[in-house]
Amino acid sequence: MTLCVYITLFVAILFIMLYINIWRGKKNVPPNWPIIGMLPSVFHNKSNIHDFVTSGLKYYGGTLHFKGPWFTNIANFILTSDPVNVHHITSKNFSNYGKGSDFHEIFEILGVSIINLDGNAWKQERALLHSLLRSKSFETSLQQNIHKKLENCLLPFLDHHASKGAQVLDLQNILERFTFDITCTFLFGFDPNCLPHKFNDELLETSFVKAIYMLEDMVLSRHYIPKCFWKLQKWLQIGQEKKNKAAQEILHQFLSKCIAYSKGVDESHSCLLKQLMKEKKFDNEKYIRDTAVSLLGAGNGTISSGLSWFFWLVSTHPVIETKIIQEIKDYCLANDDDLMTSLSAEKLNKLVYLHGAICEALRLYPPIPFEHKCARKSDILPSGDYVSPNTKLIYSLYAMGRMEKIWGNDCLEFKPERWISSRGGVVYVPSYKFIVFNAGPRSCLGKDITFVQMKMVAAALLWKFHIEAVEGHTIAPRVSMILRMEYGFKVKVSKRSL
Ligand code: HEM
Repeated sequence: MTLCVYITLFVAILFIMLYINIWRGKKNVPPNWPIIGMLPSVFHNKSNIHDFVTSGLKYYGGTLHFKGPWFTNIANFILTSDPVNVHHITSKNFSNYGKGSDFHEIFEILGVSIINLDGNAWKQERALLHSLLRSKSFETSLQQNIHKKLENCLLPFLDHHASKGAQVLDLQNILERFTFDITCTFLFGFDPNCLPHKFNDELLETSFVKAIYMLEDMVLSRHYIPKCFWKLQKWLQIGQEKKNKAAQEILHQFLSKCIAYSKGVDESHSCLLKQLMKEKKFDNEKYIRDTAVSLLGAGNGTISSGLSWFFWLVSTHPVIETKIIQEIKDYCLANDDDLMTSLSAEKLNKLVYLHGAICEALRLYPPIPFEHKCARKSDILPSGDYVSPNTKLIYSLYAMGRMEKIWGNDCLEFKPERWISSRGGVVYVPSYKFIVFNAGPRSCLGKDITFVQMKMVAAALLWKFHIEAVEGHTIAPRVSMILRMEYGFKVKVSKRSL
């Protein structure tokens, strides 16, 4: 009799849980199952994970306690999009939130480079990279390289295709090649010519670029696959982890060649890695290679992703496109007709509307869609949530760009005007709200050079060409560490008549 009661009770509880979970599932709230926690809904919504997380965070008022499979490293973590929490984690209680040991394992490809460091080692590395990346000479030589690559490769390449009529191009792929060449040039003093000077209609496949995508996918999947599982795969060299090893080898082979080249670069063309070796007064192969991976990751995929979303948004908002062109005409072409000679830093600073449009693209499609931290000691977040020692915290940059509480009811609209003050200047938004470049002491060191690069490419391309998104082509974010477009960005390019 008692056994019968227990069984009935157990079945009743199961049904109630099933009912609650189905009801929560309908509301886009992750159901929490016994033993496996919320993991099934992550797999079920994998293809639109960022939107799924955004609706879950909205439902819970900005902070959500994620329950993963019991007894794994992802059994419990906190997800947040609340800017007050983010301000606390990134700045006010910065010393309590490091990267943590899981981060180092997940991002093992970054080795001993800045993104993987904590404490004093990070502080020293940051000071050194800060002095190099923010120096005037670096900025000037970067601008010269972008200028050269635009004039010699990107513009002629698009011109060639535009003159052939309605050819379909993958603009995302072209921009990735462009930013990859630029980043290699400033890192190694070497242009791998992924977007070549002399081109046929077909662009050559580049195995090292493919390897980078694979490694980015790996980093994301290690966030939601329990560590014991992917470690076993790695040890047995099977499945995804086997492919990752092959990708890592391809990337390292490419980098070894680049590093060898950069060592031979003469003083007058000094590149960032050579300067770094000089400052460090050592030639540690692993440190140099890991730093190269970090800076290549930081400076390449992020900018091409930002530019791809920017061009897609502009191509689908013709009024905004017209306003950008008008602004270029008003502020960059006062005395001569050649835009390229006018793209100086001072002139670019005057393009406030373009700046707003770029900020909007980055807000809606942040190239790095989430950040991962780990608490050292217990703490209470401003939202009132308790954080126990070693708890992982993830703040979603993607969700933060789409919160009504931060951006207002029109938060999903692409609206450059949002960034322009009544006096015509750029509106200041604190970095813990406009979180794209992270906030606090660990904010991005490449923010300024990103805006310079994005503005130069955006102005040069929009001035010369009309970019039309191919009708019917699906645009969707790729589930990876960098928010690229899953199916590329298919466009038709025609010469603009002004
Ligand atoms: C659209 C372009 C970019 C975006 C959205 C972006 C975003 C970010 C974010 C979110 C972080 C924090 C990462 C973390 O702590 O885990 C970061 C850090 C960093 N970024 Fe960027 N970044 C961009 C471009 C660049 C460029 C062009 C460079 C220079 C080559 C660069 C260099 C760095 C470095 C060195 C750090 C590490 C800072 C530290 O840990 O103290 N970034 N970036």
